[in-house]
Amino acid sequence: MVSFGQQSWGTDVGTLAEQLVASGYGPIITPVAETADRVRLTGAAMSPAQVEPGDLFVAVTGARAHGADFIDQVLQRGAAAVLTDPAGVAKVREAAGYRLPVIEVPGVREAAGPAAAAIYGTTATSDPALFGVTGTNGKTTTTYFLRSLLDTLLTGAGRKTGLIGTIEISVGSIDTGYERIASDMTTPEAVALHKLMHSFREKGVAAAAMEVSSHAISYQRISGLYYDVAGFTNLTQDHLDLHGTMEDYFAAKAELFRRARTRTSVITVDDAYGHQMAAEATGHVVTLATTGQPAQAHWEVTEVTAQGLGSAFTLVNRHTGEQIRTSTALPGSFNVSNAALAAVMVLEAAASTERTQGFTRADVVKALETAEPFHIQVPGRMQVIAERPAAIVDFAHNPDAMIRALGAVRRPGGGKLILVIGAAGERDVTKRPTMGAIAVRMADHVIISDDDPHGEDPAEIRAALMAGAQDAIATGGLTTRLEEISPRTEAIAAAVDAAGPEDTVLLAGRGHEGHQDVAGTRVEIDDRAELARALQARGFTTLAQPSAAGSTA
Ligand SMILES: CC(=O)N[C@H]1[C@@H](OP(=O)(O)OP(=O)(O)OC[C@H]2O[C@@H](n3ccc(=O)[nH]c3=O)[C@H](O)[C@@H]2O)O[C@H](CO)[C@@H](O)[C@@H]1O[C@H](C)C(=O)N[C@@H](C)C(=O)N[C@H](CCC(=O)O)C(=O)O
Ligand SMILES: Nc1ncnc2c1ncn2[C@@H]1O[C@H](COP(=O)(O)OP(=O)(O)OP(=O)(O)O)[C@@H](O)[C@H]1O
Repeated sequence: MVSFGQQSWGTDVGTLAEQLVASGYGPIITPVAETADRVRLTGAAMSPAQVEPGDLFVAVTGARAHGADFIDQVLQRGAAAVLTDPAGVAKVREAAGYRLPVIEVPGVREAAGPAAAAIYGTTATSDPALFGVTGTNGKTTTTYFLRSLLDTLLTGAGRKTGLIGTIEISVGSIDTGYERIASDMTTPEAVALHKLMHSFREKGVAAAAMEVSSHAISYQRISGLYYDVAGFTNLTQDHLDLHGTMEDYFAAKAELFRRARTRTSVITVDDAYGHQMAAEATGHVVTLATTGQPAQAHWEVTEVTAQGLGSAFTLVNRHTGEQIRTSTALPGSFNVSNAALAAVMVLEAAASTERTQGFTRADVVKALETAEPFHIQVPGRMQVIAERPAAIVDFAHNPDAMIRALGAVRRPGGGKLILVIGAAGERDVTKRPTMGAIAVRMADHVIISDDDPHGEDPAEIRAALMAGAQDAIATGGLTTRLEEISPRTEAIAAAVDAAGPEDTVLLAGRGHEGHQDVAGTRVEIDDRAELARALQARGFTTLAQPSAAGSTA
């Protein structure tokens, strides 16, 4: 991470170019008149459609286009200067001559974050304090838990919290409520993130929880940001379409846990990748074990007991002997892991001597023990729609999450477990047969249907899941009932038709999403609403749902 020191909002082209040279992002060329150096930059944008007057337009090249292809639009919108690579410089000069200053760098994505940080005034100590979470599963849930705990601690002080992730970007407090915008990425582009940090500062946000996807790390979206605390949940198969191998996927995640990027790393060491991550992380590293097995970790979860649909548990600090009893209302042992990670991240932040967080460690312990910060709904994550039958919507869309989610909803001595599952198109294809096999091994009745097919033929995606399922039935001698039903609304109706009051219906994979992308066409469907409708149509009682964000896709 490069820190340019504390500074106010905005800079000029010359100062920015010098800062980029000093930080090793050169060579930098601004081949226009000397006055170009004094051109004022008051913002930045990577998306041409989001350029505002006075902005630095950051033109990256990608699989679909080069940002500089859109220079006419960018000029019309009032861009003051461009940061781009040699190919971009040629395009800008061809279309716009020397009408605006151009800063040339070899790697635009690398320089984009630090450039935006300089313009918007993001430094290692500027507000908000940042809590980043990465891992294959649990990012969204853990960031909601973090936000809830931070809110409990900060609201009395009149400060706000921020949240950035798959479901929403939001700002607010328990007292004032939340201002929300739908999110179209788990982790936005670097330039958008620095703009967001600036807007958070202006709104009085003291701390923010954000999801950090492996795509974001690979595409340099977090460059120029500095995390007070970063947390690691787990690493299991997903996203091999981008990363190729698990080793590359691991290496991408590991970039977050470097001294230059993160002050304190809290690593869940429940699996081998967690141990490897803790061994490779630099800076202050804190480990957390949540399986209940002795693990030589700094913090360990013990005494997990059922509490309603969720769990109570004790966090033990193996060095000091300190014990903190807290709980989560969300079902599944994995939500104990998510809650424990959020708790330890905030406990460690409060212990930091480098930034005063506005709360003490004693405040955090009190909040954990008395304020129930993890008794919140997370949209589409183990969201209970009805109790008889148990009807649950979850976002599990990879092998490990499916195993965890199916394990969590299986009630000992309960009725049958009916599952609706699909897989997204144009994403990791290798996980499809595995997901089909897990489905028939763990549920009693499996309905294979559609997720977001994107540009792929949905029938082919279903066929890959069916092949894995049929193979597992044949080789395992299983008696699982297997059906293929499309569209998804019919699959949901069939699942509810097959359910009695003692049974469980789990809709997996789509969680909070509000529409399917079918070859570019938007098909409105929200699993939670669809499931409630199907249950009510058959005379079952559904639970009142909290009004929350989370109908996006
Ligand atoms: C694989 C990936 O992450 N690709 C991202 C990357 O694409 P890219 O480098 O190929 O760039 P590009 O799309 O050719 O665009 C280049 C430039 O032209 C501009 N452009 C491009 C096309 C156009 O029609 N109009 C336009 O203005 C773009 O704004 C950009 O400035 O940069 C683009 C511009 O920001 C992103 O839109 C694009 O995200 C794609 C759409 C995407 O779907 N990303 C997903 C996979 C992703 O990042 N997901 C993770 C979460 C994953 C998970 O955990 O499930 C996330 O953090 O959201
Ligand atoms: N700690 C965990 N370990 C394993 N599975 C989990 C964990 N937490 C949640 N899950 C499962 O993974 C699903 C996705 O959870 P969540 O949205 O919190 O994770 P995420 O990392 O944000 O996922 P994505 O990157 O796909 O948006 C949940 O619906 C649940 O089935």
